[in-house]
Amino acid sequence: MAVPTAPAPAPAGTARSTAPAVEVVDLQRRYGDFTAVRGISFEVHPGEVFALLGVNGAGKTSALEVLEGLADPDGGSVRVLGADPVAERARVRPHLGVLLQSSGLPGDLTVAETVRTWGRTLTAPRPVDEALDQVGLTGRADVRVRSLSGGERRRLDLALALLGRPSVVVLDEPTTGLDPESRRQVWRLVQDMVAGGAAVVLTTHHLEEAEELADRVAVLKAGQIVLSGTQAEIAETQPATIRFTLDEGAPLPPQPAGVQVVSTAPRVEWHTRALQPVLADLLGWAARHGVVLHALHARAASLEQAFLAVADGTHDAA
Ligand SMILES: Nc1ncnc2c1ncn2[C@@H]1O[C@H](COP(=O)(O)OP(=O)(O)OP(=O)(O)O)[C@@H](O)[C@H]1O
Repeated sequence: MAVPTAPAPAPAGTARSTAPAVEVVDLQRRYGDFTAVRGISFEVHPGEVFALLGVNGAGKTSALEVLEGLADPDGGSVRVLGADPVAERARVRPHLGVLLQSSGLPGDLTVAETVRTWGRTLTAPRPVDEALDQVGLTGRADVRVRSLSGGERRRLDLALALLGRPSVVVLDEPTTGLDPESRRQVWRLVQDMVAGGAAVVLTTHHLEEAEELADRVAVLKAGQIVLSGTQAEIAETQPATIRFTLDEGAPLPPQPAGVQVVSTAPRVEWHTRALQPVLADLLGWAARHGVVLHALHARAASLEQAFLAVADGTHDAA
């Protein structure tokens, strides 16, 4: 099971051997009497993507706002590059790239003017051409922001977030509203940033996005981290699936111990926490009895399965 509230020890020779770029300890966030974030802790290291997942209202944005320096914590602490993002904003801000869930850019400016204006607030901005090329907006440089499509506007938001070549990047649902090609373009951008040593904190409702990008994942529920770890660790919290279809009249394989039978012949589905030995026994049995297992499918649990189990409250019992 992977439900750590403290980070796992650093494997030698990986990004973990460096100081954390983001350090969140027992963070709490309250709105009046309501506690939206209830004591969460995590670290993100340079060269790493950390995905904070959770259903609507789980507390992701409330937590990120503290990292972004937009709100003080009501308990616990947050350090970005070793500094307090609110009290030491001037120190943190030049190195921080932030993509908010929604932005309010003036509609009258063109895309290029918007980037140029934003760049004036930064010490070492990328050239406008490079920034637009990075997000595929070169051909839209002279278009007014109000005329952009939703996806184009999102890509402009991203260009602004990355304009100062930040070493810590906070992305709140970066690809919402993007088409599949633009989404992949953003993924490549994130991967390039991380290869260059940036630390990325990401929220997303697209689990395939987290699967593609995240080195480590935490799943928030009602303001608490209920599951965290690498994708492999998270997948291991759920049983693997074996599926196959039998010919009519074929013998049914013996049911191995610990297997949960989800459906029986002709289309058999088993869930198991011992995928390899159960599969090996099944294949051995089929060979000995000359039985063909049609459409044989065997796979470890996905991040989505684990996420859904958390969402419906069954992950502890699984
Ligand atoms: N300004 C606020 N005042 C009162 N309650 C708030 C405020 N902002 C957020 N909340 C509440 O705090 C909880 C967490 O909200 P938050 O926006 O952090 O969740 P989220 O995980 O980011 O959700 P989503 O996936 O929908 O963006 C929700 O119940 C929300 O209604």
